[in-house]
Amino acid sequence: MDETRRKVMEVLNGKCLTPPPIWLMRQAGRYLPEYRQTRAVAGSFLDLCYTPELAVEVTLQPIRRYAFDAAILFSDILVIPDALHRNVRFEEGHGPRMDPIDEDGIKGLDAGGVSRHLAPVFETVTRLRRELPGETTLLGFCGAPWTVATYMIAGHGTPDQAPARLFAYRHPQAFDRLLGFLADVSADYLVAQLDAGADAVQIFDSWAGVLGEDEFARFAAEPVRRIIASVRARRPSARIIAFAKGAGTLLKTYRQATGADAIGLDWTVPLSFAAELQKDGPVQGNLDPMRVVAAGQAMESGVDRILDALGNGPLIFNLGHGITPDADPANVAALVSRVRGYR
Ligand SMILES: Cc1c2[nH]c(c1CCC(=O)O)Cc1[nH]c(c(CCC(=O)O)c1C)Cc1[nH]c(c(CCC(=O)O)c1C)Cc1[nH]c(c(C)c1CCC(=O)O)C2
Repeated sequence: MDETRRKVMEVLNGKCLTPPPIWLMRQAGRYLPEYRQTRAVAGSFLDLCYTPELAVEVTLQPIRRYAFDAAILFSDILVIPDALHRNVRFEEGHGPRMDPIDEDGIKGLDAGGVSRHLAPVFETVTRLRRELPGETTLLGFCGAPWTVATYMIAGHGTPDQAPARLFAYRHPQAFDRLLGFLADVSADYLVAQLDAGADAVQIFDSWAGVLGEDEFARFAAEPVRRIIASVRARRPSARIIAFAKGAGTLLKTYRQATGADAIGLDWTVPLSFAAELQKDGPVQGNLDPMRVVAAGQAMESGVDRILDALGNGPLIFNLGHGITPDADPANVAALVSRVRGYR
């Protein structure tokens, strides 16, 4: 019965709410002492992702503290390569690592066991929808094929994704096959999350910003279009947020090119440009996460500028990227009350 009052869903349906609903990317994470505590008993990071009881707990932690308008499933974009037997691990202080894939590896990719491997994630979603307050939107997510491919090709994170860019030029057919394969697996994964109880989903293209214009169209926008078309063909009412970090002016045609309902904005997107994008539909963002670390006037003025520029259109308040481990939880409380105090 509270379903009708899920504010993030209302905005995704095009409504303008004052104050806007708020959630934060990476809202479950190391800046919260209770997360660090659960993380310490979980074993590996992937164990945490694949243990429904613990994944539910860490998803709920920021909801208990701040009553955010959306909860985002606790998992990671790299569970897809993990399900594809790429030997994914998260090493303390190193970030993610996996076996780098080559042309033969791409030929041999097999989606056979993926949904069985990811069954604990769907179980987490179902439990979350039962345990969350009725008015809280539950978001599922996946990585965009380009961003997931950058990690699969390099075998780890890099500053500019040079290995994936080089591979794409040298082996265009294998690279196309990889992106198409990831798009199809990701579409199935999102449909399964929606069926398990997610209200809407977000597609994270965190590394879109390293691509030139032509490559952005082919490697970032096109595979995301393919995911969205496939999800919509099966679940016509699905609501989808697409976040292409660093895409700059290439965002101008991104909504139309992908079919996304809402567009995520990183903190470098000028608010005047954001207001233009908002004429075509909902936007989400875009406070610099460092303003939350800095707090005080830096945070307040950043919030006010976003609300003044975008508060009269369909807006989901968020950061321009994930909250960082050095953010003080008290600053997040101040952020939420500043946004909720807006009239
Ligand atoms: C690129 C990317 C990844 N993962 C993700 C992205 C896209 C968004 C973005 O750009 O931030 C997405 C992601 N990762 C995580 C979530 C959980 C939900 C939420 O937002 O609260 C989500 C939505 C948890 C996580 N994923 C990770 C952590 C930290 C690991 C830990 O707690 O030990 C969390 C909470 C690990 C991770 N996972 C990834 C990296 C590069 C790292 C290491 C960097 C780091 O440690 O912050 C890959």
